[in-house]
Amino acid sequence: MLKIRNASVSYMGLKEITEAVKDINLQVNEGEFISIVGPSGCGKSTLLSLIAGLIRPTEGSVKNTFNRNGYMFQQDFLLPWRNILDNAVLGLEIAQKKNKINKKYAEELLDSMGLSEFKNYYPAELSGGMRQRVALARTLALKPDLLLLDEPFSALDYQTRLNMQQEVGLMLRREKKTVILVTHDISEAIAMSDKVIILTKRPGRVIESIEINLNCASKAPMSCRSASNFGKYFNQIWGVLNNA
Ligand SMILES: Nc1ncnc2c1ncn2[C@@H]1O[C@H](COP(=O)(O)OP(=O)(O)OP(=O)(O)O)[C@@H](O)[C@H]1O
Repeated sequence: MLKIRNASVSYMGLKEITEAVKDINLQVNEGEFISIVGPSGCGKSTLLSLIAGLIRPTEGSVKNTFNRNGYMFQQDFLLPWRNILDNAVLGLEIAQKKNKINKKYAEELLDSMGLSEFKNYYPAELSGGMRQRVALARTLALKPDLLLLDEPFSALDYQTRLNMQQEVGLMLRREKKTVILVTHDISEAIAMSDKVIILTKRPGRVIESIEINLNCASKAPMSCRSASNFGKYFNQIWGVLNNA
């Protein structure tokens, strides 16, 4: 479980102090899919770094009892000189966990993402969406308990982005992962999450936390976009964001 209590982060510059986030209270339970939305520069990435333990709060506390955290970013950071399989096992290598079983699991992840035929290809030979899937396989190969996704689809074209939301959303639900997704895209947040957290402009504070219960039998992000109450959530979040 993750529990953040009254946490604030300030960056000490040479000339000034930048208050990035302020008085954040947040709890994330196992298996939950949370999205964080907010205006540009409001401290979303700072909040993820705080959760991952990469930075400490200036005030307040962060208790993260998830064993392993996995990160995925807007850029895929694949190494161009390594083929796809070697990229997918890179995290395992760095963590000194590359063995036969774990390597096989990484291969299975690539298979499940439709990349079976591309294991010997190099990143430059793949499309943006395929590269992001490799980056996700590299992250999931480490079997993280908590996944921190920092705008992972924002560099993709719109159609690829929708496809990735669907594929990644379904996979993470299947694997029952706990996920915190940072995004600028309100529709993406609604289609993928159990809860949407809205931050104010900098210093980011939690202005609203909205439980999403779409009238949608499946948890598939694409079909959930046509749920009868999707528009209601969109307008609600849009309204809060515009006053944030
Ligand atoms: N290492 C740092 N040192 C100083 N200031 C920083 C540092 N990292 C972030 N900031 C500042 O903190 C504020 C919040 O930045 P952050 O990247 O967390 O916001 P964000 O919401 O993720 O931004 P965006 O929506 O543009 O991706 C910004 O004003 C930024 O300039």
